[in-house]
Amino acid sequence: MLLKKIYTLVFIRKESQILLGMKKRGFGMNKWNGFGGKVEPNEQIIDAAARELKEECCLDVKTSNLKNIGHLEFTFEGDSTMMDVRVFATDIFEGTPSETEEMAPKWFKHDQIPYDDMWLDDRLWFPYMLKGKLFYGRFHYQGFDKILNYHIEELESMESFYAKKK
Ligand SMILES: CNc1ncnc2c1ncn2[C@@H]1O[C@H](COP(=O)(O)OP(=O)(O)OP(=O)(O)O)[C@@H](O)[C@H]1O
Repeated sequence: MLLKKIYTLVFIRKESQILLGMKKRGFGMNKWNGFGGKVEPNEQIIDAAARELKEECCLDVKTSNLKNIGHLEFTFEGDSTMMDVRVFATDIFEGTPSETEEMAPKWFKHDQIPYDDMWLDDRLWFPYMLKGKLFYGRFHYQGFDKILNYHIEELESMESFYAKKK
């Protein structure tokens, strides 16, 4: 039986740029990624998304401006936990990205995404996000540097995806 743990992942967009953060500690250390983390007990997923964004790069977003654009599932060989990641994006935010103890933020142009210093799965699903498509992806890893198998698909709507999932 897989134990599911819910995570958030938030991308801030500005014109043709996207904000990524260099993770300074913990899971995914030394990789660029969006901002996010675990959803706390009794916390709404969307509230966790806004909280983690604020904690990790000091930006404020209204939850009503966060759009759910994708769903990712990660499993790791020999580990019975599935990471269930809700991906959000917005171009409406307040503040200036600032470095925190967890993340160092930086804007990237769409054709300069630093895939070599990111999770291997990112280069497979970022193109959907950058084109403004909704997506579902699942990835089974061996260790952290090898994907044994994966599946990605474009979605029509997140609502119908979650309705079918139930
Ligand atoms: C395996 N391939 C992956 N590809 C892309 N993104 C991935 C990922 N695996 C995890 N992620 C994201 O990485 C963050 C980890 O969060 P993580 O630091 O563990 O959470 P949180 O801040 O709550 O932790 P602590 O407070 O340090 O315990 C979180 O956004 C999650 O969605």
